[in-house]
Amino acid sequence: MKRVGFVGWRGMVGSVLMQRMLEEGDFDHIAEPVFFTTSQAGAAGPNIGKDIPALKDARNIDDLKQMDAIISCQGGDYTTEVYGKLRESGWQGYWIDAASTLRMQDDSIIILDPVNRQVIDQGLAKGIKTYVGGNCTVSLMLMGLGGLFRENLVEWISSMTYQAASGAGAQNMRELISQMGQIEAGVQSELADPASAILEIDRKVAETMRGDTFKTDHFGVPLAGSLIPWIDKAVEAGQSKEEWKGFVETNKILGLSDAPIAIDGTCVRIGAMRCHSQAFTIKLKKDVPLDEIESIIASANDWVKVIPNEREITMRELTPTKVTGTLSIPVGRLRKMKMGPDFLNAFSVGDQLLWGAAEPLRRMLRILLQA
Ligand SMILES: NC(=O)C1=CN([C@@H]2O[C@H](COP(=O)(O)OP(=O)(O)OC[C@H]3O[C@@H](n4cnc5c(N)ncnc54)[C@H](OP(=O)(O)O)[C@@H]3O)[C@@H](O)[C@H]2O)C=CC1
Ligand SMILES: N[C@@H](CC(=O)OP(=O)(O)O)C(=O)O
Repeated sequence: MKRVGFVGWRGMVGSVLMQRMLEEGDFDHIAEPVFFTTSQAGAAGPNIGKDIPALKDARNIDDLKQMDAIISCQGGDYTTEVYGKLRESGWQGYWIDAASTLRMQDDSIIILDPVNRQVIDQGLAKGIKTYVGGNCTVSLMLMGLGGLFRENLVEWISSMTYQAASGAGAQNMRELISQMGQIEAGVQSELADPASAILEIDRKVAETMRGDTFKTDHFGVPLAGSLIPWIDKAVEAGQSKEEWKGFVETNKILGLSDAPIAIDGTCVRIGAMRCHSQAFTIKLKKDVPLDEIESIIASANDWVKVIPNEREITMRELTPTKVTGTLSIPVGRLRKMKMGPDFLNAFSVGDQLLWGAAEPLRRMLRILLQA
């Protein structure tokens, strides 16, 4: 592997990827990194500590064809526009993608190597050339609960999500902060007066949020001070597409599509910045003691961390505030439920731009570079 092309490197996911690649010294292993753009061809590329050519046109198939591998964080529209043409041109290189477009194709592998390295290795051995990062919620669930799947303990899972604004894009993150600011600005004088009536503050906040000038261009409705219990478009049987991905992608990642594990729940957007949280009801195949369950979960990978089911540590450690910008995957609230000893409650948090998007791509590239 000599030439690696980067598309979408200056977007939100791409920037996180670049940051992680620099931290891990990945560019030391790439002889010729080449940066592409859909809008700034000819401009200077990013500073990666070595000389690189000027930005190339990300729609130029002849230039893309020169790459041994291409890693794209540009988005699904770009993949739809370019991938087919590139393959039809006879290109045999590796395509690594953050977008969902190619995930469910038969000739692609969904990558999450701490969980499915075996599936990835089998794919490489079979000559598969397309490797796609999973949906953020799915990848974060599997990073947290991978041990239970590894031990074949899961009969089914209901997952209720609390998904951050970043999953909807950079503009949505900005809008969330603007909404928070508008809410505070509307009651500044009342907040400064300790004697003001809380119900009057509450009334004014609701008035601001329902008002015509409340900024909702990107979410369509208020998120700050509220939530949105629907993510992505509708699919069949009343599910949202985000909920549908939980079932199909998890089973594809685990190589279980022929005998799938049922996974379903409600996906909800909340006012966190870039960490998705999830509350799980897990039906185990058998009654396993809680201390064994904790060891199984904690042993699955280097990033998952069991948080004792106690109030103080849970409030400190099991939150988006604690986890944001890190690779840590805390799993807590572990307890048997009233429904019976084979019903497990769990809660997890993870950064959806790291393990949820950029990190599996970075690690796949590293696997290829080391092959
Ligand atoms: N956001 C998320 O949580 C997740 C996203 N993904 C996938 O990754 C794709 C990209 O998402 P995301 O990174 O959020 O997209 P962004 O909108 O942040 O970036 C996408 C592209 O927009 C162009 N762009 C235009 N203006 C700017 C600007 N001011 N700053 C930076 N880039 C700019 C860049 O392309 P150019 O240089 O060519 O102009 C950039 O590569 C998604 O479509 C999705 O498929 C996957 C998992 C999670
Ligand atoms: N849909 C996710 C983010 C995302 O980009 O997912 P996907 O990679 O499956 O399209 C969210 O809104 O939180």
